[in-house]
Amino acid sequence: MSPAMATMSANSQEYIYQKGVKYMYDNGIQHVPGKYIFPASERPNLIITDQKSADHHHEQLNLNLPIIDFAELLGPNRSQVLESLAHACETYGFFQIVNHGIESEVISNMVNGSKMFFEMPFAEREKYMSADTSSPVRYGTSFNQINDGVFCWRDFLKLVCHPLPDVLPHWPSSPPDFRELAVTYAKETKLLFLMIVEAILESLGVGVNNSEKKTEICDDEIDDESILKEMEEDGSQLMVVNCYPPCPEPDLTLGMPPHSDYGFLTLLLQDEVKGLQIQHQDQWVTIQPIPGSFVVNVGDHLEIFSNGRYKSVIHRVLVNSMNYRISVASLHSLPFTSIVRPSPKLINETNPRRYKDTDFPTFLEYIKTCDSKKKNFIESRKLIT
Ligand SMILES: O=C(O)CCC(=O)C(=O)O
Ligand SMILES: [Fe+2]
Repeated sequence: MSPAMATMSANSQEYIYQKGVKYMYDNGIQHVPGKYIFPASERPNLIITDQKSADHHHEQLNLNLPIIDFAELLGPNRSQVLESLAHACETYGFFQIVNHGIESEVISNMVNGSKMFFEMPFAEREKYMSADTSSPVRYGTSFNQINDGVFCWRDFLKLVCHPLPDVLPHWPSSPPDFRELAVTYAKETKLLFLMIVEAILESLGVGVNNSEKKTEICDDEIDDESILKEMEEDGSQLMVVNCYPPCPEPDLTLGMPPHSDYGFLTLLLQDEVKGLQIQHQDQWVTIQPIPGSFVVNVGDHLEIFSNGRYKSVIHRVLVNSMNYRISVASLHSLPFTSIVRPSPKLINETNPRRYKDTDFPTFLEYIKTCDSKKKNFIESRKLIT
């Protein structure tokens, strides 16, 4: 343990955790501070296989998520791939996408650039700390270090990506090439997102290629054909770089507590270190990383838009004592000013409207008043449970 850590008083402990988990790890912390200890019922179920080395292994139920081959989606087998896509969104709320066309260099640059950002001295990272949740750049620890009762073992860098010309000057200027590589990554994931949405709309039977299924819609109802255009021109995009350093007692805490993602879809890049778990058939299952792929998940907005057909599934992150883990989540949705509601084409006598309208201000109000990010937001929009 470093002398700095050894001489910490109870008060300075409080201060040190505000600097985040990377800082504590760099200073050789040996025990998880009380602030990070989750109530017993919420802790992960880890088996300690070797007490001496305290090598903790996740009690693993590994899940091979449905794999969507993007090249296939664009080829003659599109209709079969669309069926697999629909099945994945209905059953798991998640899938992995391979052959997506984003060059491996763009991906490795983003992962390495993110690692370098978190490797910078705390004083450099601290410049981006902000209590303002709408700031174009925000560095911090846990979710909301002002409100969170229990902290999670995660530091983050949030980058608002829209409108790019306005937000870009606020993004970190070091490491020197960070802005450039993050912009490239943001633009490429946005294009991929739009192509996935097009396929998702088609799989729901409401896309531009489903015009024969068109029904008459009222003026105030969402126009499914324009949703893609709205997302293309003015859609919201937020990138969250998550950093999970090794944790001395991973069985006491979580990298991220159970939550669903706000937004339409999240494209998640995880490195080769396991940690992401999703709730499937009432169990926590670990997603096996596939190098170079994206994990894509249905967010609350798509669950609402699909009138409950596609599921915004709860997920969480486990940490471990050995490996440093980095993930980059790119969260996309409708423009910030849009109202999200079920597609009128997915409402009928046998399948009535299941969700209330929602918008960003309602969500922001909701997160301000709750301690941690839980599934409850989507629950609060339900008309039928
Ligand atoms: O780090 C991960 O694997 C998941 C991150 C996540 O769920 C999020 O950023 O919303
Ligand atoms: Fe998430």
